Amino acid sequence: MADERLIVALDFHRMEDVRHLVETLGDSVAYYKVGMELFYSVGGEVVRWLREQGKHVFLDLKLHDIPNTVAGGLCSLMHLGADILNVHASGGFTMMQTAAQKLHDAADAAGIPCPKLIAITVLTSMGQEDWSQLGQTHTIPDTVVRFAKLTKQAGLDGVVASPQEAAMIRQACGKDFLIVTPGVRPAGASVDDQSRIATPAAALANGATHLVIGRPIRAAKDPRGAALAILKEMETVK
Ligand SMILES: O=C(O)c1cc(=O)[nH]c(=O)n1[C@@H]1O[C@H](COP(=O)(O)O)[C@@H](O)[C@H]1O
Repeated sequence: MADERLIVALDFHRMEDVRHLVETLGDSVAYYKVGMELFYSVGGEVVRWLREQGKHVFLDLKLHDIPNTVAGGLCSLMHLGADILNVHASGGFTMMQTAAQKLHDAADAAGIPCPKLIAITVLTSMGQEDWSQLGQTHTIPDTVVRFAKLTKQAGLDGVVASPQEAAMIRQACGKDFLIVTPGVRPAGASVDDQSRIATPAAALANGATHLVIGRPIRAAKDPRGAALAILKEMETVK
């Protein structure tokens, strides 16, 4: 059985590239992330297709708007059948609480399972320089933990954060909270535009429940070999 802690990011804009990668990875990968590049290009069809292949889907559209608009957007997306949806925690407590409540109510009314709802804390591409330019006075880790606690209080299921903050979030938010970490790079891999990174094993050891990995697999000469090597490293941390 595939390790469902690995979520492979499908940052493509063509459905044929998606089909090719999913077929290449085969049974080794059970969870995929559909982000804005793919969704804006092909729409909800890709979520339905992945579900038909028996895959889990994290639909990563990072909603950020006033409470009523975000809640409405999530309720529309709910019908596509993704397992996880997300919003930006910086939209605030009221936005997150309204979104979570309305999503649960809509799922109950439709008689379908409610997708997990998680919140982005501070993007993993954000380094100290970008952060200071925004005029932020607290450190990135302090802000991530503050956002994670607010996310939990608002009734969401977890957060997206960097693997470097996972241990602090686990301590602050308890054992059942989802901690989804992008910014994961095998030792020696290209960092690309990520900033706060860790290896797959370190991310899991820090308390991440899921690792989102894109280019280290998607852009590898042998994507299946790259995924298998990452899965082997992940096996060392149960
Ligand atoms: O929400 C996300 O998935 C996300 C949040 C974040 O803080 N950082 C981040 O990289 N991501 C996504 O995770 C994926 C990481 O891809 P790679 O950098 O190629 O491994 C991309 O699809 C990003 O959109």
